[in-house]
Amino acid sequence: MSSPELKYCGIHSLNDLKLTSSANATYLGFIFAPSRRKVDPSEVSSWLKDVADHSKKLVGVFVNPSISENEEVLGALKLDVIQLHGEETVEEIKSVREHFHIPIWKALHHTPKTTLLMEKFHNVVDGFVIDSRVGGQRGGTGVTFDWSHIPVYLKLAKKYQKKCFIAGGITPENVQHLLSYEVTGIDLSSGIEEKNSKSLPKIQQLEERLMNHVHISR
Ligand SMILES: O=C(O)c1ccccc1NCC(=O)[C@H](O)[C@H](O)COP(=O)(O)O
Repeated sequence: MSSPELKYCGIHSLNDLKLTSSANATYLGFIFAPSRRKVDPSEVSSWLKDVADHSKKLVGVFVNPSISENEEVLGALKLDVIQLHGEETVEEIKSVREHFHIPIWKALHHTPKTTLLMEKFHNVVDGFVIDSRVGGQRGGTGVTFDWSHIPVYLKLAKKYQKKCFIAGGITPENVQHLLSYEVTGIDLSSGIEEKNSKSLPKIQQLEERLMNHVHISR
């Protein structure tokens, strides 16, 4: 089994960026939507100048953005991926694709309709993030969904040759259980935080568990 791709999301300070830049995630996510983790693109751009390692891929997380909102962020920051975490339509996603020509991931909340939505969006996106929704909170909830549905999501993503990240409430404590589903991507935010900031001990604990799992299963 190969190691899943890793995304650390909700980076919202220079210190968060320093900790996650020197860790093992491929992707770092920034929230440009209402959230306690919301960041300003020009501030992120200035933090990036302060970190030694610029090799991470940057993901911008948006909720129902207008093209001008996307433009404002992409004008200040070179993003590698746009993650759409709201109720964007197929037409809106197509329009974002046509404007920006970078990969688009659609976040879908785990509900009885998620697989139908994967069918609906697969032609216009490059990947899916399957996440939990708690009340009005669209992401960063720290709450897991029922993981017994993961195999169905992975199968569908594989059929359409799309990336598939599992998100929502993943922690160093439960990641080994998650790995038993042979997930292809892991996206987490709250699980590597302490007092609302990214935590080095939690990142280290998570990555040790990921490494041990890959080692054991060879
Ligand atoms: O993280 C947020 O605050 C957020 C707010 C609005 C939309 C999306 C948001 N996060 C998106 C992510 O990709 C998170 O990593 C994902 O929801 C998992 O979060 P967590 O349950 O805290 O690990």
